Amino acid sequence: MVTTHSLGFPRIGAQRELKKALEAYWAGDIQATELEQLGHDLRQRHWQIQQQAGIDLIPVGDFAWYDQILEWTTTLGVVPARFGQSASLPVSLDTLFRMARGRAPSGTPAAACEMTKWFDTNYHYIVPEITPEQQFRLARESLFEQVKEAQAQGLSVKPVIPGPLTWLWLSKGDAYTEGAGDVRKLALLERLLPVYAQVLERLKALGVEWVQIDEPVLVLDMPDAWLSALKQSSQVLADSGLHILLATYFGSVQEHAVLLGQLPIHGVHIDGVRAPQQLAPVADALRADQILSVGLIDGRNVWRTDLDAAHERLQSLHKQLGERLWLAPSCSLLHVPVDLSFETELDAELRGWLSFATQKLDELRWLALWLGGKDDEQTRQFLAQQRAAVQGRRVSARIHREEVRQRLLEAESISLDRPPFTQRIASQQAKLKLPAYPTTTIGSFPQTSDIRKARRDWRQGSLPDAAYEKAMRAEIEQVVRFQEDIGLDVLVHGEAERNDMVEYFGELLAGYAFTQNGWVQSYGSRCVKPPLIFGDVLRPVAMTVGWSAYAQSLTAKPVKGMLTGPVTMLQWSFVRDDQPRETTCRQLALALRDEVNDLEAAGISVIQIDEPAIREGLPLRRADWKAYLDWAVDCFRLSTSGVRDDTQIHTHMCYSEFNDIMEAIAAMDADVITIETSRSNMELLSAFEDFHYPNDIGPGVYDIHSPNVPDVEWMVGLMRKAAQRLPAERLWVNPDCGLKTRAWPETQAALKAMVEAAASLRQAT
Ligand SMILES: CN1c2c(nc(N)[nH]c2=O)NC[C@@H]1CNc1ccc(C(=O)N[C@@H](CCC(=O)N[C@@H](CCC(=O)N[C@@H](CCC(=O)O)C(=O)O)C(=O)O)C(=O)O)cc1
Ligand SMILES: N[C@@H](CCS)C(=O)O
Ligand SMILES: [Zn+2]
Repeated sequence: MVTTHSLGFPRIGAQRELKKALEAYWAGDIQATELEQLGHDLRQRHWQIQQQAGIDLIPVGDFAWYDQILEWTTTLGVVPARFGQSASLPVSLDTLFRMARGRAPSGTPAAACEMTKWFDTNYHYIVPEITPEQQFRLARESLFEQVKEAQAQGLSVKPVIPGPLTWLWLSKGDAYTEGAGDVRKLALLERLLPVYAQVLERLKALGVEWVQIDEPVLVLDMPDAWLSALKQSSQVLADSGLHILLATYFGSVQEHAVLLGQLPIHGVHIDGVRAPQQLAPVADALRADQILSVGLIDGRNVWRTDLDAAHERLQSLHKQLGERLWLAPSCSLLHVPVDLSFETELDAELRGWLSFATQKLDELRWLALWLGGKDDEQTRQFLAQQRAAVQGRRVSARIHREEVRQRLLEAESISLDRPPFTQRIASQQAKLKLPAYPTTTIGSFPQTSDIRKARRDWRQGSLPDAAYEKAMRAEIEQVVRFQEDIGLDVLVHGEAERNDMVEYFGELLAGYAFTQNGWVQSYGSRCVKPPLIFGDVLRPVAMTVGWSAYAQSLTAKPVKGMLTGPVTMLQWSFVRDDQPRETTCRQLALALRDEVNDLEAAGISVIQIDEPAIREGLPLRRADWKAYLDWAVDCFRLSTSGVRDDTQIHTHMCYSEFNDIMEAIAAMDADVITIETSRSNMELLSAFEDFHYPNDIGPGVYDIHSPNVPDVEWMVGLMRKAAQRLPAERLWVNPDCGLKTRAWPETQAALKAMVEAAASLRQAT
């Protein structure tokens, strides 16, 4: 027999039940008890799905009201002083929500904690804030309550906890100026580890046997001091007497194989999809009393697993390890949709190529049974079906397009260079005549329920095309008039017609498919439905020209055309795994290049190509950065290099630390970059300053994730800070990101205040 387990299951619900309940609670429409009940029901349902799939050890602790790191941060009692948390009381759900969003139904609003990307995924976690004096205490009981809940359902539970090194690595504090790996953070371990010990003791008392300690930081470039700390923390964890499974994912831990075999832990999980080369060396290095859990079912993508290939890879390991070999998905299933059975509109062929969280657990079970020697009719039937689907995809005529291949070849001779920035900005300024500190927004305006309802009715066929178009045009007109009224300089059309900045384009491009219900949590209650790139990408029709040209026809001010860049399209889609990501990205870049050129021809003189995911796509190991950045930058330039000098190219980035990729950002050579900086108090600008970034920059002056309206003086102060770091004549004034998640009242107030801030800055110069 081969033991199976899962590292985590999506918590949002197949129909986004958690999202809906959270938003209803925040809006005051339901009480906390109703929300708690929904959470309870969802957990039960998800455990049941896993149990029915035959998974041996069911994860508990992967549920989170907002984010799993925030759950753990509050469990450790780490609450920044501004939230007024008493050192002796438990941390309440509303305090957790205030940390995440700045406000909750009860408690005083305060600045939300920073949010950033979870490794190289499109999931965002809430950054723990720590100080050198940080105290830790067990401040929430939810993990233990959930273990009891699961046990009451008769399940074999395996609690899942962020490891001490990962939690510390991801945390931030003013004192830790050296970034994530700042070794001074390790001094906190002495106070942190006793709380881990306390948690494990409580779990042991509940009869738990195995605990999964997530240490994905081990796949990063880990300094030695942190590896020594791993020895220290493993000892404390093992002293609990529980079986510790150290879980790693998203990369390789091969270089730590010997160390892993020396630690007093009882097992290691490794990602066999991202880093199959590590299987043998890690297996060889483990002791005879350690298990090896291998993830060969991809937790980051939606294609059906080639079980023949997986089985072949595992056979020798199984011979070597016997029952010490466990199987699991490669990482938590948080990053894939819940259940393919809701996809009733996908054509049968395409649907047959896919596997969502629920189906992945089935794959896991059959793989384990097959490996364990089961050879009955049912197993054979499942494997035959699986084989046919995988093979069918491989040979399908829908994947390759000769015209795309040809175009890629021709694209090799396209120049990626534009004339120098100084020359371009002069011609742009002559045309646009913008004031100092020009104001703009990042693109989207509030996606009201009226807009979403209109789109739903249109999709369901109850709203005709013409009526939908009319409704969207009315929305665009309102957005344009509002921006003119308050005196913004470069306007946008507001992106009302977009369900999402990636999915919208995916729906219009050939080679893409999209789901009805393939929701994946992005942060908190916010979800995305990543489209699927299954074949060569081609742009059959213009995607945005009609909307942008209409907006421009309403005003004499410049309206920015708004596109999602090739790297972000790639990063936020489920991508084909039968060709290099780079090739798919070049196909996307060519489609976008056509759109950029068409926008220019339609009279749009400012075009923004958003690349918020360029940093997220950075490989986790430094050694792999250059190759990625080279093609990522090339793709951006391929999209943009076809325009005239006086057409101004903007780009936008958010949720990222930029220090690491300044050279690449500069090489993208956008005329203007707007970036998220306000939550970090302009800290992120230091990278641009140190690099002497030459082109225009709009550092975001207010956080769009919070409904709190920013103060004029505060924004002026932020811009003054920016002007100390960068030449004032290069600066723009804009929010951190798009406004789609905001409501109109706060949007109006915030943008008016922002325009006022710009006016005050201009007066002072
Ligand atoms: C900028 N960000 C994005 C990321 N990834 C993306 N793929 N897209 C992004 O924009 N990653 C980084 C950040 C993360 N930020 C966000 C911000 C906001 C959202 C978000 O608001 N998501 C929406 C879903 C968006 C969507 O697809 N909307 C559809 C369907 C809407 C819907 O639920 N319709 C209802 C009817 C509604 C009604 O009647 O009121 C229905 O069909 O039942 C649409 O607009 O058509 C969310 O709600 O979570 C995500 C990431
Ligand atoms: N243009 C997009 C960028 C989000 S990162 C928006 O405004 O929503
Ligand atoms: Zn953004």
